[in-house]
Amino acid sequence: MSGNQARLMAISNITNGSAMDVCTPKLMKDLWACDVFDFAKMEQSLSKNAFKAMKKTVQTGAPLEPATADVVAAAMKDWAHSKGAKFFSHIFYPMTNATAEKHDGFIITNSDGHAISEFTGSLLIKGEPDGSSFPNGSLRMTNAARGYTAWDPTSPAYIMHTPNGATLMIPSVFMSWTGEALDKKIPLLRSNSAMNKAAQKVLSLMGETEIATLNSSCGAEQEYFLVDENFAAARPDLLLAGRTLFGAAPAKGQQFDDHYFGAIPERVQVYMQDVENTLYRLGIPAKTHHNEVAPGQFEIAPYYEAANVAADHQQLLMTVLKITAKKHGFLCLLHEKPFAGVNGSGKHVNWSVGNSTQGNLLDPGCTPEKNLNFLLFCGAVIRGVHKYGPLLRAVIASAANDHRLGANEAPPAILSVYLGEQLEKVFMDIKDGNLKPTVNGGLMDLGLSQILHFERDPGDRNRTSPFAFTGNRFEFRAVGSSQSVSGPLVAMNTMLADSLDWIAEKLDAELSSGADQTTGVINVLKALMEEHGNAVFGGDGYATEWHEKAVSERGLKNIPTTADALPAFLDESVKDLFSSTGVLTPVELESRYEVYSEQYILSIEVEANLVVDIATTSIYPAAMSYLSELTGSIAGASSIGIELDTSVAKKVASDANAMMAAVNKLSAALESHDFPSVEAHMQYCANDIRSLMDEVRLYADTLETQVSDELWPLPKYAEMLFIK
Ligand SMILES: NC(=O)CC[C@H](N)C(=O)O
Repeated sequence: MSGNQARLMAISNITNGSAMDVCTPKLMKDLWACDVFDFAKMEQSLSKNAFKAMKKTVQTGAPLEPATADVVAAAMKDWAHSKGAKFFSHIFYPMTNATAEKHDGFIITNSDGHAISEFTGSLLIKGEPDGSSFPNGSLRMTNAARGYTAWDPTSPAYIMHTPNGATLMIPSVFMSWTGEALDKKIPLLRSNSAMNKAAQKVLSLMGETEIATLNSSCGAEQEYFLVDENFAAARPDLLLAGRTLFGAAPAKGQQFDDHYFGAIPERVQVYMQDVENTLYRLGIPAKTHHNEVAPGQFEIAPYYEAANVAADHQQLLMTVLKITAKKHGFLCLLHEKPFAGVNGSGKHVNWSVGNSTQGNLLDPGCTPEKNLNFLLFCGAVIRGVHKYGPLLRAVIASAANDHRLGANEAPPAILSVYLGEQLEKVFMDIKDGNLKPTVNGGLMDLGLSQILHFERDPGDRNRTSPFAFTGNRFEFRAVGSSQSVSGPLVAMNTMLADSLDWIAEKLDAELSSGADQTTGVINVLKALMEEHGNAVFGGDGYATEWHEKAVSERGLKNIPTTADALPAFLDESVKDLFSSTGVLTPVELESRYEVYSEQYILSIEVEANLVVDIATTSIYPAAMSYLSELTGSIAGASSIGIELDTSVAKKVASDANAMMAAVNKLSAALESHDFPSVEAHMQYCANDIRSLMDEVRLYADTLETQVSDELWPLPKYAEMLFIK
């Protein structure tokens, strides 16, 4: 089947299809966490002591006795068998944004050759995958392969079903034989405990006597696109790069603002409900779903959970979105910018910290100016964003996210913090040494008796900010849709730990020199705002004036590409931050830099090779077929004395030539391999390779608007975005 036939067949297949049936949903009480080995199931199957020990570990991070692990393993195995599982797997989170799993059977044979089932504490505690076959940033040589996975009891085990069986999945950490973190979970757990340690110091100085372990929480809004798989199969760029490398803008995109929150197409809603049924079984609290801004774009957002569990659940959610899409004949695109010219996809990470004794420490209450704990924690965040802005940019850096940041409703690549009117005033008043009572939002009165009045929020929302306060948490909006939330959470928890340590030191000095608590807190925050208040910005983050002012007057950094962003990992202040808090050793940090740089270079090179391939083998032949049709008609007509317009033929010929000239330049550019440093190689990809890819695309997209629709091989934007 030729390329254009595949495209036309795809349209016919889709228009003749209908939404898939999904089995009748069960009641929530039968569905919720039925595939999770949660506290309720542990309580039923463990001895009282073992259950108490497990609960303590989950809630406070206290170590677990090996004997308890044996008891838990046995109970887990029985439960997994009752769900039909014959296999188990440690699931871990290497430095790839994806998950990794190796499945082992519970089966062993006894001396009589009978199959029996075994699962001991030591099998639960430790697994052994090959450490050198995962990204490791030179921490492991090819011949030094040993790596370990180790059970994380704080994230519940669960069952994954396929039509043919079930597997017990055990969330785990992943480290090298030499003990270095090779994953995204170890630093997240460490960052939580660093934050807890520093927060305890501040809260004790604030006179709190009972302080439970503090934890960070996360609720991540996941945006995604759905494209019919018939189209996707005819787009090698979507299959291999996750985004369209070619595609002329359709006449209609998102300019009518009519897709956002619009009626959800039935086929998509059936898909969403199927996704949610699976998520509920897995104990993932999916809360919201809706159409997003771009046609073909949607969002799912879970309720917040403890950050470590939320991070594991976020990975699982991405997996479920993809697997379920296949079942429904879709390809789910998690790429940050699958289609040029319309909205990209983010994963806005809502983050807060708190505990069971002081509650949510980022909740200001009605009178934030009097809530001293809140002011200190919020101030600590402001300091963190200012001091470690480049690190926050680095942890969300990827080739894919570079296309999104600063374009179509996505936040800019300058890290500032939005507080909302009321809070910004409180912090500015503190800076000016003149703290006044605040006013709340007041009642919303539309003058319509049938519409009940309600309390308005004290501040507006600002979606142009990369880091926005949204009432009782911060929303890190710059995070990309395909990324693991762990990197951003680690950066936020660690910068908070550092700022809280700084606050504790200053506050201690204030109190020791005789200041009362309120004066002490205000003095510390005044100093903090004088040094770090420049990061606070409540205006339009998209405005060019802000981009200029942020750099020239505020001293903030505008970091447009990953090539510019990743070197922040090598910065001395970042190294100090991670080693002083115990989150990452300098060696671990450097290995991360190496891994992420390599991933950036590889993604650009893969895309560039695809550009060369698709332009040469699909687009150029289509242009030539059309040219030959045109020239044939022109010559034929001329032979009977009719002179046809030749402008289209000439334009197609010149664009096809120009495209191939750019393809040749790009191919030659890809031959360069000698670079003095990784940084130089990244800059080469960011500048030379990417601009040549853009040049090829420019001519290819113009050809799409000239060449006969019947001959065009690649499904077009309008088809992929609108036909469902
Ligand atoms: N309205 C919105 O929240 C759009 C967000 C946008 N899709 C992003 O990339 O972050």
